Amino acid sequence: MVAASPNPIRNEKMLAVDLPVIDLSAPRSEVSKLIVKACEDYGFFKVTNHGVGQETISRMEEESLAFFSKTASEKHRAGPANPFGYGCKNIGFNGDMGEVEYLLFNTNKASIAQRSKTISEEPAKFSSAVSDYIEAVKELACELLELIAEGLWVPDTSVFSRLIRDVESDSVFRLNHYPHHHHHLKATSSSPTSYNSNRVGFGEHTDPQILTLLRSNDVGGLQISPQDGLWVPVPSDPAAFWINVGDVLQAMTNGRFVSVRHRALTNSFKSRMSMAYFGGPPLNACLRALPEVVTPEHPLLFKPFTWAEFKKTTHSLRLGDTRLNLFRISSSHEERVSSMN
Ligand SMILES: C=C1C[C@]23C[C@@]1(O)CC[C@H]2[C@@]12CC[C@H](O)[C@@](C)(C(=O)O1)[C@H]2[C@@H]3C(=O)O
Ligand SMILES: O=C(O)CCC(=O)C(=O)O
Ligand SMILES: [Fe+2]
Repeated sequence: MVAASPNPIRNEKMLAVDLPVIDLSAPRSEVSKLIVKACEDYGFFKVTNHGVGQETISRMEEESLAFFSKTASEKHRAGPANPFGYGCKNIGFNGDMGEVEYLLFNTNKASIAQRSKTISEEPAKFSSAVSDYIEAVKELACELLELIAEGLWVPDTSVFSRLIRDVESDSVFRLNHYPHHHHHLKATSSSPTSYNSNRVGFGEHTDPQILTLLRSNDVGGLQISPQDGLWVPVPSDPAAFWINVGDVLQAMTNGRFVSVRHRALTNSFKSRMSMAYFGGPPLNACLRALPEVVTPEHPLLFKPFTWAEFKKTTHSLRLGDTRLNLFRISSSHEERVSSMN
């Protein structure tokens, strides 16, 4: 760790931290312990030697770049973003905005094939790049979730992975593009910092699902917040995946794991592209803490909920709200009110 320094955005503290990096080719029992530790400490870690083929990644990245390079009116043909499609600056349903444009997909193959018709002149090529990428990252997500169950000494090691293997799984895939914002203009005395400052591309939030697998091109911008007001920059590594614990995994581990708060800033000079797979349960899945993590010392923290209920709550709130607070068993009136702010 190095000394904290001021962040250009609202004087927040920035801290350089060596975030956990886990080599998946190491012995299994070692890997599962390291993953559990990373999920407890940060809800966030990087995996290398992950087994997702470079060709699968490159095809997806090329298709993504080709789409975002189109004109605005061509891209808007693939919109609106809700529930799935192209979105620009608007995030979600409640007025959140960011310097990002994106494509949102349901991970169902038929739905991807249908969407691809408005996205590409070669829809079959686009669709197969997306489906192959999703197939590969879903396998990796299941492998990580089985390692997590082993590390937690849960006898049923597919307790998490079967939720996203289920044909009804409500998983989501997202392609994000954060355009650079350097316009070759000189800074003026009235706006001395607009020349070379970062802007919020995707505001701070936690991911609602079980586990997110995120990768980006070689441009930084992702940050995590292990504590209120403290931000840790995440170095870019196009060869690796960054893994985020989502709200559902926090609830199912009874708060032993934390869903990581994160955000993405734009870069002044280089455009950033990221791709995120959000492994989610079926709508009717009932989500509750595993018996192994509920003890007299660690009593049940969250009421059981279905994914449909949680998703509905999520969509009624703002991007940065702490939705799990609404399901806290000891949730007081004050906590409920503060989670809405
Ligand atoms: C404001 C919102 C956008 C979001 C749904 C939400 O109501 C709150 C969570 C947001 C998020 C974050 C992770 C993923 O990018 C996403 C697709 C998801 O499932 O939850 C987005 C949602 C979105 O952009 O629609
Ligand atoms: O682009 C990124 O690195 C983060 C994107 C993100 O957090 C999201 O899509 O939920
Ligand atoms: Fe996210």
